[in-house]
Amino acid sequence: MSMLRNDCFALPPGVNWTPVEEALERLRSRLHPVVDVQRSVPLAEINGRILASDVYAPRAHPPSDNSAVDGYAFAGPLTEVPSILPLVEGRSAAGEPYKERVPEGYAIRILTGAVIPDGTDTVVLEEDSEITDGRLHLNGTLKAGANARRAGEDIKVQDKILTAGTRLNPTHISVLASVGVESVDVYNRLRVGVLSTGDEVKPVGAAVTDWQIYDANRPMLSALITQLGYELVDLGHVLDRPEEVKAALVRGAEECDLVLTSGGVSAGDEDRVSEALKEHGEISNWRIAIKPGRPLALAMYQGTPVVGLPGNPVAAWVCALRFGAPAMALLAGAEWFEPQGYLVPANFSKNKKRGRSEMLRARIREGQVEVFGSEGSGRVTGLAWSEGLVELDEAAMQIEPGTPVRFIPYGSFGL
Ligand SMILES: Nc1nc2c(c(=O)[nH]1)N[C@H]1C(S)=C(S)[C@@H](COP(=O)(O)OP(=O)(O)OC[C@H]3O[C@@H](n4cnc5c(N)ncnc54)[C@H](O)[C@@H]3O)O[C@H]1N2
Ligand code: MOO
Repeated sequence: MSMLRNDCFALPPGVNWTPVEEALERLRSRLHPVVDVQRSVPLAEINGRILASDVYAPRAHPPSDNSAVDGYAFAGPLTEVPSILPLVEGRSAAGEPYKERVPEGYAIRILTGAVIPDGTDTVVLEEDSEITDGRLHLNGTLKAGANARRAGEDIKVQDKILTAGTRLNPTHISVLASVGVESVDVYNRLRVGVLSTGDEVKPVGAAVTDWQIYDANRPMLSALITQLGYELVDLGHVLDRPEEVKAALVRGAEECDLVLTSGGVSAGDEDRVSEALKEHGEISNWRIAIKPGRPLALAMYQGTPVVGLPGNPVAAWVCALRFGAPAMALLAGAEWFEPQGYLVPANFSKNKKRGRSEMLRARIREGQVEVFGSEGSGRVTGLAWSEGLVELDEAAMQIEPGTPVRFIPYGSFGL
């Protein structure tokens, strides 16, 4: 495990308006894995974890030539039609191979998954053949090797089957199990702290008056962290008081690999998060050319990176996905990722100005992208309605129904 530099988020002098691509590139070049490796973790415990070492196959897959179908095996090719082959006694079944050699010109009963017996290499489907008087009648030609799966055709011994940095899912676990790998090295889970700030904010369940709002961000971000496979450290909610914000950040720096805060990062009088970060850490207030989510604070606080997300829930969500998710992946030992998007025709019109990227809450219906009716950054209903985001780049754009736009499903962010 190695430390991040204290000034790793500093902007070059004079820079105050950062394009999205540049902000992402800066995160990418300045972050690296900060978690330790856990050796030999059994398959039952690795789903969602990040692989720390490349894995090589100790065995081939499949381990021997075997049949892909139920039918009859013989030495191919079969060029003469019709043809008749006598059958040997016995059969080759999965788990019960035929041990002897099949004589030239003979066929043998074989079942799916069974080892192809010596003396044969080709299998005819049961449905394409007929048995009369104990002999196999064939009416079609077959290439040598038809319906047979070759030993090692999928994986050869010592092939690299998985690369360090892969976030393991059930499909990877199937590959490991297929070649008999019992355990692998994974990174410890990244510990991510989530902190809400704001005098108007109250945790769900608390008594509220008209001027107070429930804390929507902390439960949302907490769920995001666990769904991404990280360990959640709930840092609670604090008022806009310097000593409260400081105490929470100190705890965050002690217990977490990264802290996500929400609120208190714009330019207002009560923006205590920026203030606390400035006083006791190295902060860089990034004004990113993105809507929503313009104010984003990135700081190193007593050696721990802090991402100060904007308070508006939509902006907090968009920034947590667009900047937070790849940054967390990198810190956690995974590869940096650029969320994959798809060009899909729009079913809406929009006149977008030049100079800022926009991320709209979106979903696909009947092959077209629709966007939520309001772009308001406090409209949480639009978050729940959406299934992904449309990303419009900084260039100006006139979007009409049918214009291809880039739709990024939430799955592309690792959800
Ligand atoms: N003069 C400027 N004012 C603002 C700017 C700016 O650049 N200059 N940026 C605007 C943008 S864009 C956003 S986004 C917000 C971000 O401000 P903060 O991060 O300081 O957030 P707050 O002011 O604390 O809160 C904004 C908004 O979100 C609500 N909020 C906060 N926390 C939560 C929570 N946990 N759950 C639900 N809602 C929350 C809060 O009540 C406010 O309504 O600044 C703009 N202003
Ligand atoms: O980040 Mo603000 O939510 O762009 O409006």
